Amino acid sequence: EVSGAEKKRWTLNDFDIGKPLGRGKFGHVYLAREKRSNHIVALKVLFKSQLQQSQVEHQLRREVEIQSHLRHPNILRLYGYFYDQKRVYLILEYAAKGELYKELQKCKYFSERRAATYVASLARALIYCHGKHVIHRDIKPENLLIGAQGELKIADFGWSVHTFNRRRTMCGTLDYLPPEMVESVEHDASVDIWSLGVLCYEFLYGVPPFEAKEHSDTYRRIVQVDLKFPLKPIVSSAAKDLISQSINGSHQFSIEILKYVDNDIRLKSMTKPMQ
Ligand SMILES: COCCOc1ccc2cc1OCC(=O)N(C)CCCNCc1c[nH]c3ncnc(c13)N2
Repeated sequence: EVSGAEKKRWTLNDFDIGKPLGRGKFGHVYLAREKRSNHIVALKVLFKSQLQQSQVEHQLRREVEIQSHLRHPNILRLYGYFYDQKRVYLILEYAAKGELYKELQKCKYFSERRAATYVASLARALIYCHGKHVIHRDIKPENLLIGAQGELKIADFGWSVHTFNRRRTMCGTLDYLPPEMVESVEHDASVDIWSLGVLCYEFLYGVPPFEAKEHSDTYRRIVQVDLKFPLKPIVSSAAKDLISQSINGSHQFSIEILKYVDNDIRLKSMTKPMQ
């Protein structure tokens, strides 16, 4: 267990480096094993030159500060970090089943049960974060990973902030941002609630709700909250209500989700024995 080791100064020699797990904007992620404990971790390597070029060092420092203090089963653990001449290394929990968006691409869209399970996990993680005055602001499939038991893990808190020092910075893709973000006015934890509704829609339909060819069209659809439900695949009215409530800014959203999930699972269990 590497958790008690925050005080310890890690170096690259403490790890055996394994296969690459993928490439992000600022660096690669590798499978790695801490030699003394044999603990398997993910090691994210970021190049200082690229961080300086994009002036994101302060953002990374905030990310490390925030994520290292969060302890939740649906939030990827950040055990510690170290750096050398050229690179910064993040020591992270390993999510054995990889990136959720690859899973979504593979099966086009998720069943209601699977979508409900993921969205409920996200809601619990967000309730936990908001309880600590942390908003993520960048909840999208690329930032979601799947653990060995199929559980969802939020990674990449690059855009998270403590709500008392809100920033008017713009994030990555517009698809998941609510009106107040695309208009870059002050915002609060409800941005994550909006993104949760957008994600729930994408889990069930395989595309985000305001997708459009041009950025300007996506922008307009978000600001006008131009929410339409396709006829296919068939989605329950409970799920559509949940999505509309989240996107129309109901703060009851997380409680709605947990009710929806519980009665969805109860319904299913009444119709057929649990497999
Ligand atoms: C500033 O950075 C903050 C931390 O961001 C990340 C932490 C951990 C990550 C990915 C992170 O950011 C996104 C990113 O780099 N990619 C999209 C490329 C690699 C995809 N990972 C694939 C992967 C598979 N099993 C994993 N177990 C743990 N972490 C993983 C992965 N990736």
